[in-house]
Amino acid sequence: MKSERLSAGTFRLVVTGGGTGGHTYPALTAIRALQKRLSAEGRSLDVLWIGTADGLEARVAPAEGIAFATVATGKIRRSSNPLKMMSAANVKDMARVPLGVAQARKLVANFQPDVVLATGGYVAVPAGLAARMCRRPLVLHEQTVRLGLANRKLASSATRIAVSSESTVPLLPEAVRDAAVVTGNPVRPEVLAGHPDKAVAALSLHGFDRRLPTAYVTGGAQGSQQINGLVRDALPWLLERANVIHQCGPDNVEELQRHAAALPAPLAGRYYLAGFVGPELPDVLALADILVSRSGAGTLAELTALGKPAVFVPLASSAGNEQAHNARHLEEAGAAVALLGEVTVGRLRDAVGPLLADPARRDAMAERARAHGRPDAADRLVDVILSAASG
Ligand SMILES: CC(=O)N[C@H]1[C@@H](OP(=O)(O)OP(=O)(O)OC[C@H]2O[C@@H](n3ccc(=O)[nH]c3=O)[C@H](O)[C@@H]2O)O[C@H](CO)[C@@H](O)[C@@H]1O
Repeated sequence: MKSERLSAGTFRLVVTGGGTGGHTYPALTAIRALQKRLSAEGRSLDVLWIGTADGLEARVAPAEGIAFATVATGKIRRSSNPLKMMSAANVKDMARVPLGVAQARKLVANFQPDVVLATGGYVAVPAGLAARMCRRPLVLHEQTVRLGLANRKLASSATRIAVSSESTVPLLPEAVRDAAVVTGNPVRPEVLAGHPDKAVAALSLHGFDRRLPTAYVTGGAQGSQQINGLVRDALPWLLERANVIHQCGPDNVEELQRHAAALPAPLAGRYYLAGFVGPELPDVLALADILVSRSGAGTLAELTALGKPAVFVPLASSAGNEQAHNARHLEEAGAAVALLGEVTVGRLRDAVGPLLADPARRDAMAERARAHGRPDAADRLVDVILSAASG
């Protein structure tokens, strides 16, 4: 009797998803919000995260004390050319999919979750299929307007499909539309609670001129070669007008550092280069007066929740061109500037210059960005997870 009560009090969740920050952080945020909800009800949460060994989740989950397991995955490289789709690398990777499914099935069967939550990335496919095989409720979360590849594969097996935007619902296949619930894209609560002075202290930004605005340049979790090149070429000009925190991707630091070494002393002090911004991210965002950024769904959710003006350089090759769509959507609302098509350093300057020069202009754009934020997304996703378990 006692053990029966205990198991009724423990919610068992398998989470799968990752690769990039865009898939990893919504999963982490959902786990924490579910834990908080259950704990308020006197219940506890047992989580197993199924991810890849080389994705961001392999660092994030263990650091948060979350049990983590890996399965074999096949990364399918997209191409409009059918011959390229059958490249040796793709064929080899496709062969790994059945192995991954078998491994995931064993993990899910042993763990007996109340729900499997899949947040996208190719690792979500085997674990999502395993949920169906083991007859466990499957909740998908989609961050972008169009379903990503993994979620498209899993949609017909899903109990619920949590989406981040109303505009996704009509784009879903008709057969699965009834399963859709609009939740928004969860943002880590700490991202909303940063402090500018803490960023200055933690990153030793003592050369920053606090009378000038601060620009945070970010290329998403892996950095962006395109944005790095544009900012590098705009640098002397940019640093005369702003302090710059430039997140360039872990593999690009050395090259940019060499370039920065040539900057004259007062300007060099206003430039901070980082491969990846870790725990300081909330404070960096709090310090930032403007973002120059990719328009991945995670970054968008964060800057709209915070209300920050942004100049977007969307990733042209993103699935279904969704980054351009994201950026255009906010630009139409006057909440950002979207640099679509070929971006030159001149276009970047023309977009950034007026915002750096005019605080009132930044404030107006920030206000319009905030109107698109969904600070309650994590709670809504928790509602969906709990209802999938009981339904
Ligand atoms: C190249 C690629 O496949 N991009 C996709 C990926 O975005 P990707 O993961 O690259 O970018 P997102 O903007 O969605 O998310 C990045 C996340 O990482 C965080 N961060 C980033 C840099 C850093 O130094 N520190 C840090 O913490 C950001 O604050 C954010 O939370 O998934 C998104 C959500 O499905 C999609 O919209 C993107 O098109």
